[in-house]
Amino acid sequence: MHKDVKKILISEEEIVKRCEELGRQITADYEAKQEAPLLVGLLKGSVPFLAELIKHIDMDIMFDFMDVSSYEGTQSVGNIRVIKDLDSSINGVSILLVEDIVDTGRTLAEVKRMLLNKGAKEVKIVSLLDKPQRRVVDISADYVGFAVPNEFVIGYGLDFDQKYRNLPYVGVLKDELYE
Ligand SMILES: O=P(O)(O)OC[C@H]1O[C@H](OP(=O)(O)OP(=O)(O)O)[C@H](O)[C@@H]1O
Ligand code: HPA
Ligand SMILES: [Mg+2]
Repeated sequence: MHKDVKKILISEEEIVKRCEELGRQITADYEAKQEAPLLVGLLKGSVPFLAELIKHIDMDIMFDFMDVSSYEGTQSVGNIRVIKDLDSSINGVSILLVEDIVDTGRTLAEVKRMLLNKGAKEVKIVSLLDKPQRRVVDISADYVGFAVPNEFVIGYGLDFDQKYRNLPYVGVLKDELYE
């Protein structure tokens, strides 16, 4: 275990097993709708989860990435700025947004609204983690890997100060490093 980690919450084995289950469920749901989703990963946190999840979706999907950042300072909280947009038009496209965590819900609520404004036919959400105690915006993921307690988690894409994204598990950062 990394020296800065207080405890491991979810092991790599558990994550892979859950990705298999989510992949099966997503495949079945979209097969029933007779359409394949465009997976949209939000940089950078979603990358490890997206990479594992797509191995277990048994249909011809495509994926793309967006990078957004929250406005700070004078801008109202909840607005976001697009740093990297999608490569092609999403008019009429069914999107499955891929995230590492739903925390306050602000990021996903804004991105979902933005994609629907651009003409997406439907926007569903799959998130590796859900931290429901922190929610300030009324939004929930359609597919969730694991619920986590109200603690700062790192690993499997999740960072603190851009570090720890490459840990193969989800853990809790030691308090003295976070405060
Ligand atoms: O529900 P919220 O309170 O909006 O928080 C969740 C978002 O915050 C983190 O991203 P961050 O903006 O830190 O970018 P990153 O993915 O590059 O780490 C995380 O990856 C989610 O995208
Ligand atoms: O618990 C977290 N860890 C890392 N990044 C995050 N972004 C929102 N919540 C978290
Ligand atoms: Mg982050």
